[in-house]
Amino acid sequence: MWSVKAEKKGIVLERRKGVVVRFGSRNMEVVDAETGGRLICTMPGRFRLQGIRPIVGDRVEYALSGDGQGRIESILPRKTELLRPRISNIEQILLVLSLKEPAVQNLITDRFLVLAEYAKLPVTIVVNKIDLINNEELDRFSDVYGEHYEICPVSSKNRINLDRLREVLKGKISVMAGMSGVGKSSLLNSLNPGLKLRVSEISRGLERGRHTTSYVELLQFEFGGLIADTPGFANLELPVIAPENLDKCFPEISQEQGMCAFSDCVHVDEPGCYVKELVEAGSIHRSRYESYLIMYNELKEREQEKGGRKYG
Ligand SMILES: Nc1nc2c(ncn2[C@@H]2O[C@H](COP(=O)(O)OP(=O)(O)OP(=O)(O)O)[C@@H](O)[C@H]2O)c(=O)[nH]1
Ligand SMILES: [Zn+2]
Repeated sequence: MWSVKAEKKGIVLERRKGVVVRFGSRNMEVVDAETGGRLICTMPGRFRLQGIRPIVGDRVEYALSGDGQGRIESILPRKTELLRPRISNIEQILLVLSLKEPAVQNLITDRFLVLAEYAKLPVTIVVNKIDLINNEELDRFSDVYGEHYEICPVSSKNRINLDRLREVLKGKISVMAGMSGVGKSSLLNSLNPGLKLRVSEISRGLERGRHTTSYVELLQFEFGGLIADTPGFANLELPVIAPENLDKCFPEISQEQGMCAFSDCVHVDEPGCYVKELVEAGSIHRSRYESYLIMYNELKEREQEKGGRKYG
């Protein structure tokens, strides 16, 4: 068959598709879209000339040669692009939090959610450490967030509900977000023991780009699916949102669009504000509205600092 000759010459055997999962200084590692196998790929010289720079998460077409290596031929259009970490084609955010040790802070949760909404990424809220809480505590949390976000209660320690979380992750490219200490690393390890270890063993031959400051890689779950090894939104600073557009990042407010007396109502102190009525009636949760006001004021102040220059 082809093997001896082709292996020697690196003859192209097949054109295939895959996802870039990490970079070395001169090459990159790609997971094949069909088989899930990993291989090292090089980049054609013309990419540099053409200013084409692949990033982690890119879906690529590559040519597989007889020596088991690949050569990237093209990068498929990016569906999404996250800046920190720099990663493309993320399909969802897992917002990991705990209700105890540490106790969740509503404002921080709401900031994460605004960042995810702004990035137009679906969110699953993973409530970890449910071994530490009772049903009522979980219900109280679900009452605030359950209508607009999928909630997946788990215990990484006691291995509760991990299969459901695996279903959420399966076949997708995900990134985790969440405060320090909520159990993100523990969770990755419970979902797929040895995840990080195995990955670095497999690709020891791949030289790390030593001078890259923000190094990110996608870890591959055995059950299928990729996840960034670096939490997303580590920096909770709000993006450049025009204050009057903040309501679009709160699903319970944006779904009432057009219901307020003034069409440009920002739901702060206008008369006839339907959103405020819903807050009074208890159908929009007060803590969510309070977070909205805090972030609104923050954005407003920032806008004024910029000399009233409008953006967004
Ligand atoms: N009781 C309980 N403790 C847990 C659970 N999951 C994780 N922990 C503990 O919570 C602490 C923090 O866990 P980590 O996995 O390091 O949290 P992290 O989110 O990765 O933290 P950073 O690396 O700082 O971002 C550790 O002491 C874990 O043992 C759980 O389900 N139940
Ligand atoms: Zn209003």
